[in-house]
Amino acid sequence: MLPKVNFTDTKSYQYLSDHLIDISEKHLKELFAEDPSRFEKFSIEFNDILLDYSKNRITDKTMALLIQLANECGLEEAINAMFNGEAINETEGRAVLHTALRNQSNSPVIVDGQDIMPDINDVLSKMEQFTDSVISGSWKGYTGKPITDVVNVGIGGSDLGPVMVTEALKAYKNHLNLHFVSNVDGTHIAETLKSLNPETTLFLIASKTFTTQETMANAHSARKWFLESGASEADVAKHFAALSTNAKAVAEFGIDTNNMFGFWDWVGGRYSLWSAIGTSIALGIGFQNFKSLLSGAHAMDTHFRETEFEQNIPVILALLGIWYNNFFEAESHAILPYDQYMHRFAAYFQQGDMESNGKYVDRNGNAVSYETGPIIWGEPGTNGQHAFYQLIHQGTKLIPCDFIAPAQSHNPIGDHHNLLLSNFFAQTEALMNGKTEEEVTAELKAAGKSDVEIAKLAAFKVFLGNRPTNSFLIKKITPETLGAMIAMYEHKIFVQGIIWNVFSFDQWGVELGKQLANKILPELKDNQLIQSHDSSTNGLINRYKNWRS
Ligand SMILES: O=P(O)(O)OC[C@H]1O[C@H](O)[C@@H](O)[C@@H](O)[C@@H]1O
Repeated sequence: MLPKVNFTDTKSYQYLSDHLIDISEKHLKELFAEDPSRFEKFSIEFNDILLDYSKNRITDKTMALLIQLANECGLEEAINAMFNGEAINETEGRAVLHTALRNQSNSPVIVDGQDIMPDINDVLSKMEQFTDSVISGSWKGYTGKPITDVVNVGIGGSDLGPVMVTEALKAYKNHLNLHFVSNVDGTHIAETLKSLNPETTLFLIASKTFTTQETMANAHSARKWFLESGASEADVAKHFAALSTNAKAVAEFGIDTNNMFGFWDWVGGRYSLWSAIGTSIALGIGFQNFKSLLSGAHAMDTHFRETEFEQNIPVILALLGIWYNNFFEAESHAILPYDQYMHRFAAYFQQGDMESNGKYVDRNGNAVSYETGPIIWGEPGTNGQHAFYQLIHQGTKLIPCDFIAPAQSHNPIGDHHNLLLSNFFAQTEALMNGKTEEEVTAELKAAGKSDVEIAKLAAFKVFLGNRPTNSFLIKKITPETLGAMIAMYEHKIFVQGIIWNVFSFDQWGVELGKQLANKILPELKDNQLIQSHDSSTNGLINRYKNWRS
């Protein structure tokens, strides 16, 4: 069982509220001037990842109070409860053990009195055999040709993780072409199938429940396309595999359960890339690289589990997020990778974070009186700089940002990487320091502007600065470092959920829309006038019926 503390009732919350007044009066520039050791003090190096969190609106006192907050909320107890397999997903009565999937130490993890490691290892070795045979070409399609294209059909957690990782690790990719179909919009599958040859295409139907409407619709369309190409039912086994917890539904769909890679209800969808859902990753970059991804995540798990909070990266990130979310009233958090390969990283953690902590009911079943999960968003630098950074620099909203960049590029072309990294360093410096009116005036003067022009322009060119950022400098984006970064954000989300006293591992909020869509679907079958909803919904449905044919 998790602790159920209302964090606004703690002593540290009160102290932090008082302390906020002192910090609000200080500019980050002043904090740096007052303490020359800020970088040494507020940075942590872990396995080729350097986190610099010194450009945050914090002092030693802030960090001490935030850590006190974590202690008062029972964080240590909660971490142990998760790793020990307690049913901390209380509303679904399940343990939360994605950490066991990457438990490279192989030490026993007990659920309901049973060690789950042997089952995990069995699936991993089945995945290894399968992916090796597809990659080597010994797995043949129904006309005897090796597989050239793999289509992962899945949505949400059964799509976003594999997409993000295979993009982030594209430098490690083999000859197999990977495709991802998620949207129920027929365009997605239609456009994907256009370039494919059924004789050399393998479909992975990825769905934890194997009931998700979008995935089932796409899977049926894929099978129809396959059979219409001249293949027979018996050939399906060579071209369709399932990644799921639901063997019965897999068999009903017509996929040979020998071609099923299983996982368990204690793996949440948005935490499932480490499970059989990662089969497309293992196919695209090879099983050994997939294992390295697991190892990197496992190293971060060990760090999270064993390191004192003062040096614990996920804990520190979570507490900083709470500082801005609940004390500075920041509404969102930007993730900004300076790495083109990581272009889906923010989108991935939109689900990871917003589906986990987008909750207004606390673990006691009461509506909260404080803010919970932030809006997560972001795009890679430097593209974002030319799109939305204006608002981060000069808008009215406080947006804490995570900047992420590799020191070594996989594509060291000319001067590109220095150009990229100069922007990475410059942005956090600019966000912190800003530019004063005096600096602006001096600059305009030097550019030969008249006093009248300067008076007219100066205000628009002032940057207040004092905008907080974290910087992650990663030696290189490898399967290990990427695995560690993903696990790091997962644990950050966990810590925040503990402090906000919400259940981070259920997702009831996605149900209502699904239910209503199922109710509306039969109403779309014919052209009868619909009057069963409100006037807006009726009006829209009726106009659709009128226009569609
Ligand atoms: O893998 P499945 O079962 O198809 O679910 C896909 C997605 O469905 C819902 O949107 C949520 O439950 C997500 O967490 C999940 O990832």
